[in-house]
Amino acid sequence: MVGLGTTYGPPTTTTRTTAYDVPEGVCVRGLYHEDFARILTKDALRFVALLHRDFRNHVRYALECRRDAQRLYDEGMLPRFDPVTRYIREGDWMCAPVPPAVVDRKVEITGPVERKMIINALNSGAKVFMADFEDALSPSWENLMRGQVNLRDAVNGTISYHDKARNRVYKLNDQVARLFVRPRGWHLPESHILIDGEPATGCLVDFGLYFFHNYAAFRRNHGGGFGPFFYLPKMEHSREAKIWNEVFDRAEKVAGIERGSIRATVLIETLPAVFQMDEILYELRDHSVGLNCGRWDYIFSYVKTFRGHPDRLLPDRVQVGMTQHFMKSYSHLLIRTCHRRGVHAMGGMAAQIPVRDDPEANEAALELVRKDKLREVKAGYDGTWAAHPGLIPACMEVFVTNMGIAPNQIGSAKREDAADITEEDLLEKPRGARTMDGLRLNTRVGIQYLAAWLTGTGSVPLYNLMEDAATAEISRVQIWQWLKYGAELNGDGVRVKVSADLFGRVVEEEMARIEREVGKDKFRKGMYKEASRIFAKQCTVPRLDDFLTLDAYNHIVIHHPTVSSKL
Ligand SMILES: CC(=O)SCCNC(=O)CCNC(=O)[C@H](O)C(C)(C)COP(=O)(O)OP(=O)(O)OC[C@H]1O[C@@H](n2cnc3c(N)ncnc32)[C@H](O)[C@@H]1OP(=O)(O)O
Ligand SMILES: O=CC(=O)O
Ligand SMILES: [Mg+2]
Repeated sequence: MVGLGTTYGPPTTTTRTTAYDVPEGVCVRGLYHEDFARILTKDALRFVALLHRDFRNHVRYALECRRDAQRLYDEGMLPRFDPVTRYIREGDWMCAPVPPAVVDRKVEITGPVERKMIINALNSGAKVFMADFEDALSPSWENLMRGQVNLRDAVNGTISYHDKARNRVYKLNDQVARLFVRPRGWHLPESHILIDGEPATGCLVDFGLYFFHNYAAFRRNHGGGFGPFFYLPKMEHSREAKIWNEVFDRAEKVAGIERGSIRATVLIETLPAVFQMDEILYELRDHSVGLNCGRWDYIFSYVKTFRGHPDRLLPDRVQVGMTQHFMKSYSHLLIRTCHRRGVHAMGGMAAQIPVRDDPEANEAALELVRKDKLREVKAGYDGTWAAHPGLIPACMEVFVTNMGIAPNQIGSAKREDAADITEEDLLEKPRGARTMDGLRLNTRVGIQYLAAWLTGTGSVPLYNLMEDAATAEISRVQIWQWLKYGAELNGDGVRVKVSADLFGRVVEEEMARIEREVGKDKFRKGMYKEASRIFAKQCTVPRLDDFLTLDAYNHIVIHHPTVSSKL
């Protein structure tokens, strides 16, 4: 058996270019720390470089295809099912059987790869914990590397945390949730690691380092011989799933483990991907454990895909829920697609979180979460997401009450009725009103989220809701869309067109409100002014930026001086 700790491929000559011991052609420009050096070993970096070199052209091509497709949508074309792959949609194939370790996924908690949160999440009573390098994490070098250290310790069962302020030590319980890891999307570079002079592909760094250090212990201690397990975000087409499948094949081969050991759940969270669900499962059929309904990015993607369609303006963000026809259709078709192929259909995240010090508001939030989960379990989902440990008992109760002792509904909720869902259903225009309050809330939330992200926090509580990169994206693109097309705000009795002048005034007033709310001291020390500049620019550019985090990433890259490598 070839172990990952051994050298593979052609022999290389070492060039010591940084304090990290790197293989040929690799340069690490992130801060040196001895803990990080135990992750960024020469063999681990060689594995990441192998993946990057093998797949960089595939990734480039896939991203170019995204741009080509967007050009067509900008010209008026609508996303649709691909006639060429009809044979896949109509074929009788199945995904590989679900590994026993993850047949029951009734409630999954998610959270950034922060040390204390990892322990809390694993101990939370949820069936699964999705450790997030994506929507919930600001991808600073330190967050990413500490995240890798934390996950290695979690998989080894040695993770602990001492909260000095409370003098409390956190350790793992005997029973813990199954660990899934969500790497970044294909579009994000990792600028602190250069491979042959170019930034490494962010998700291959996340995947590669985690897989390299953990595959053996994970399979032994957690996966019952399978694993590691992943969540894959923000894909737009099955060709992107094909790349992941090949990455998994490559990793399994290098590690000398059976094909199909690695398993992944794909988030269907872009509008183009809803027309590719069968195709995505088909590409990953030997590595799949289902699809997840990533509702927040999906709403963001609806706006982005239709950025050239003034007839498809969104109402206020709070009105775009799962009961809108296009959301309901997507959600039901996802269940049918997964169950037809023998895998889990996973529900999404309700935005409510527990409200401290206000029992009435807390009960109201819990009730909204229960309602959302009830809708999901009755629709046929096999499990759902929770953003906070305090929500798990309520979510679990709804799923257990409605599913009984069955671990999932794969065989019992076929949803054949959803076979009739059409392209028109999936694209139906959202209904609702646009209001000045909606514009103000988007502005306030977008700026505060970005201020947190720039200072290293990727998920925050704002106005008693969870905000992360996906929800903040909705705020950004909605303002952009309303400004671009001079949308009329008329839902609160005031008829006013959104213009640059109006938005400028709103930004000023909402900044003053943020300062009042957070206090002068926090406001001065935080990055609210930078965030407001970046956010306002992104909302007013003539051509919509693809991702909020792509532009903002440049503000958190910190290169450390090194002797440049001989490439
Ligand atoms: C659209 C999507 O992609 S959704 C998936 C990505 N988003 C996420 O994963 C969000 C995850 N959730 C969170 O980050 C947090 O719950 C927030 C930011 C929403 C709220 O955070 P806070 O207000 O700080 O939480 P709060 O103060 O109530 O936390 C109480 C305790 O619960 C813990 N906790 C809160 N959320 C989580 C979580 N998701 N996982 C593990 N522990 C958690 C805290 O660590 C804290 O522990 P302690 O009492 O031992 O100190
Ligand atoms: O990642 C989940 C989403 O809703 O976006
Ligand atoms: Mg998402």
